[in-house]
Amino acid sequence: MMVMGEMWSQVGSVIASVMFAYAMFQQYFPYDLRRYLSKYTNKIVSFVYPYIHITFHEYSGDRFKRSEVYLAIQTYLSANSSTRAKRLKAHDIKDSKSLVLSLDDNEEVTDEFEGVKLWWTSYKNVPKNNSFSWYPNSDEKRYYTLTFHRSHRDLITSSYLNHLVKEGKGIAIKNRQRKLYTNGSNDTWYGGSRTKWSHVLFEHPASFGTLAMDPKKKQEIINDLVKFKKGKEYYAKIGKAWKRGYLLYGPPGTGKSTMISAMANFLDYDVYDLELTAVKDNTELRKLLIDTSNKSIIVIEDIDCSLDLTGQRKKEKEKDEGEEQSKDPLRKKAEEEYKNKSKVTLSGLLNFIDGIWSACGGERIIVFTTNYVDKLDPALIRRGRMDKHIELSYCCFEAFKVLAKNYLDVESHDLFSTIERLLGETDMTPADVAETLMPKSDDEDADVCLKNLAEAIEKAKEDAIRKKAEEEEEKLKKEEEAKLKAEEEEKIKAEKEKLEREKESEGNSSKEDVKSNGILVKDLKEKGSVTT
Ligand SMILES: Nc1ncnc2c1ncn2[C@@H]1O[C@H](COP(=O)(O)OP(=O)(O)OP(=O)(O)O)[C@@H](O)[C@H]1O
Ligand SMILES: [Mg+2]
Repeated sequence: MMVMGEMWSQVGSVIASVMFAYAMFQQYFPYDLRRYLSKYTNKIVSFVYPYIHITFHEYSGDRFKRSEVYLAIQTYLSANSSTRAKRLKAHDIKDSKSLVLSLDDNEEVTDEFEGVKLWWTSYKNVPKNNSFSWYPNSDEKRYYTLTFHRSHRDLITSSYLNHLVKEGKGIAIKNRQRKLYTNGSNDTWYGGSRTKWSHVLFEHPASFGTLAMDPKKKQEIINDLVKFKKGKEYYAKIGKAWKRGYLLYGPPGTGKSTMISAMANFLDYDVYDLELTAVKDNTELRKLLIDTSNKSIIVIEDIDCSLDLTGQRKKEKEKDEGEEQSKDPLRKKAEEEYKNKSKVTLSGLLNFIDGIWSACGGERIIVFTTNYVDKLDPALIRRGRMDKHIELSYCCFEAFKVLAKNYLDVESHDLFSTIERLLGETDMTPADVAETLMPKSDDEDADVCLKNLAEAIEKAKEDAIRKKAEEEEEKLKKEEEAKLKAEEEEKIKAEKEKLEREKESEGNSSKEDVKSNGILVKDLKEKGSVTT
C-alpha cells in the first residue's frame, strides 16, 4: 500500500513539473518560436502518427447558411451509427410516433466502408465568454471530424465521402417532414440571437380538392404549378432564376391563406411565413432569404399593411384615405408597429424578390397576399416579380358545390337551385358559406344546413340592400350638406365682393374729388388767384 502511495505521489509531481514547464514555455518563449517549434512537432508527429483528420463544420463562410454536407453527415450518422453510439441526442418526433436520434456532442462512432474502418466524432466548441450565463450560447460551433488511416486516403476522399453525402441526402428526402417556418424576433428572451427561422411541422390538411373556387381557374393554377415544378431545365435554358411569384388578392375570408397551404401540399414544399414587421432591415431580409431551403414557398401575408412598401402612390393618396384608415384600429396598429420597428424598404424587398441572392438554390415560390391590390406599388406586383395574379373572390355556385361536398357530402339537393340564384344576387365569402354549412350539432343534417345557408344568404342580401340604402341616404345627406355649405360659402363670398366693390367705389369717388379739387387749384393758380 505504501509503495502504491509513493508511486502516485511521484506521478503527481511529474505532472506538476510538466505543467510548470509548459506554462514557462507559453510565457517566456516568443510566439514565433513557439509556432516554429509546433510546425516541426507536427511534422514529427505526422511521421509517427499515420492517421488523417477531416473536419466538417456546420456553418461554412460567414455563418450564412448551414453546410449541406454537415447536414448529410448528421443524417447519415443518425441512421447508420446511432445503434452503436453510447450517447445520443433525441430530436424531432417523426410522424408523432418515433424519435429521431443523433450523436451527442463529443461522442465517437465507427463506420466501415469496403472493409476500411473509420471514426467519426461530433464536437461542439463554445467560445470563451467572460460573462457568466445560464443560457445556451448562440455562438456555439459544431463540427464532425472524420479520422482514417492515411493508406486509405484516396478511397475515403473520392468514394466514401461521395457515398456518404448521397446516402445522407437520400435518407433526408425519405424522412422529410414538411415544415412551416416563421421569423420571430431575432432576440431571444435571454438576450442572445439565434437562427432567424424557427419551425413547426407543417400539417395543414388543405388541398386543391377541398379548395372552393371556379374549377377552370383552379385547373389553370394547378397546371401552372406543375409546369413550374418540372421546369428546372427550362428556367436554366432561358436564363431565369427558378422561382415564381404569385399574388393572391381578394376580400377577407375568400381562401388566400387556404390556397397557400393547398399549394404547399400539392408541391410537397416547405412554407416560410415571412413576418416583414419583425425584420430589422434589408440586410436581415437577405439573410433570411439565403437561409431558406429549396422546394419552398415564401409567403408574405397582407403585404399592404407594410406601409413603406406602397411607395410614392401611398403618399399621394394618404390625404384622401387617412380618414378611412384611421377607422380600422387593427390596421393602424400594424402600420404603427411596422413604422417603429422595421426599416425594410421597397427596394430592399424588390431585391429580395429578384436580386441575385434569390437565385441561390432555386425552386422557390414567393406568394404575396393582400386585401387591397390597388394600394400596392405597381413595381412590386409587375409581371416578372409577381408572375401570376390570382383573384379570390366571393363564393360562386361552383365554389359552393365544392363546399357542400366537403362539409355535408352532398352533390345535389332541391335547395341547390335556390342557393345558386341567391349567390348570384349577393356577395358572400366562402368562409361564411363554409361556416354556415358546418353542422353545429348531431341533429343538424344536410337539409337543415342547406336551409340555414339559404336563409343566411337571404339575410345577407337584405342586409346588403339595407346597407346600400343607408349608404345612399348617407351619401345624399352628405351631398346635401356639401351643397348647402357651398351655397353658404358662395353667399359669403358674394357679400364680401359686394362690400369690397362698395369700398372701392367710395375710394374712387374721394379720389375723384381730390382730382377735381386739384384741377380747381391748378385753374386758380393759372388765373393768379392762389399763391404758393
Ligand atoms: N375558397 C375556399 N375554399 C375552402 N375553404 C375556404 C375558402 N375560403 C375560405 N375558406 C374557409 O374560411 C376560412 C378562412 O379562409 P382564409 O384564411 O383562407 O381566408 P383569407 O382569404 O386568407 O382571409 P384574410 O384576407 O382575412 O387573410 C378557412 O379556414 C377555410 O375553412
Ligand atoms: Mg389569410
